Amino acid sequence: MPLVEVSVLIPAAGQGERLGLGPKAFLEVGGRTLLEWVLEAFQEAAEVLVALPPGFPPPKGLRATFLPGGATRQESVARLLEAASLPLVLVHDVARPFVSRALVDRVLKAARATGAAVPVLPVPDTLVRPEEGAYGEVVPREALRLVQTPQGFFTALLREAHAYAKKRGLSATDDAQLVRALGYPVALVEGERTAFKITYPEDLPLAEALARTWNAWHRER
Ligand SMILES: Nc1ccn([C@@H]2O[C@H](COP(=O)(O)OP(=O)(O)OP(=O)(O)O)[C@@H](O)[C@H]2O)c(=O)n1
Ligand SMILES: C[C@](O)(CO)[C@H](O)COP(=O)(O)O
Repeated sequence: MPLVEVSVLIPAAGQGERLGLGPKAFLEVGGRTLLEWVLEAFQEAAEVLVALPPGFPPPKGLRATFLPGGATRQESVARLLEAASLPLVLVHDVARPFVSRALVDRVLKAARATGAAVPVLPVPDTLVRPEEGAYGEVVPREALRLVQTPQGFFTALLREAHAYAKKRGLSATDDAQLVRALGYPVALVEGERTAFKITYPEDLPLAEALARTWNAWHRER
């Protein structure tokens, strides 16, 4: 599906504290920064806007518009949204470098049809609520999903959701929460395990291994 009329918003202003290697936008995996991986995935988009950690100069030679991010992901996305000029937005974490075209197409198709769509995955492990540090109540995992990016929205709807959240002092870890808080339904599409978020040091060897085979594997699908 062509990425026409779509502004791709990349919140990339995080400090990467859990990883401990500086801002993840500039972290190299498979010889390329995470920002380069993500920009390649969205290279056909008409407009790409990236929020960088304040004080970091825009990297040279990359096709995107760079803006200073905010103190939280939500603030960084709000700044990008202000600058978006097209009727649909895809919001994608720079920390998720392996985003396939099939995943982007699924999200975009559902977002075009409904106004708001996000990719989710079933939970593969048993889930438990610890009780004083010991094994506690098991939470039924069948009813739960892991939420990924890219998340797709009508631009006007996501702007309204961010304005609503700001007015009420709501904070959220993703954009779909804000749209739902506004009272608008968010469609779910199938996510991809490979679109995992690089968060902890032990995610790096997995990312390096995937980087080695990504292009070939991706083409075969
Ligand atoms: N002020 C912030 C914080 C986060 N992000 C972005 O939001 C995404 C998801 O955040 P996360 O994986 O938590 O990245 P960090 O905030 O960098 O990680 P940490 O929480 O460990 O510091 C990342 O692409 C990150 O760059 C952002 O644009 N602005
Ligand atoms: C947006 C997100 O990746 C969806 O799973 C996630 O909420 C980001 O959370 P983080 O704590 O900012 O990494």
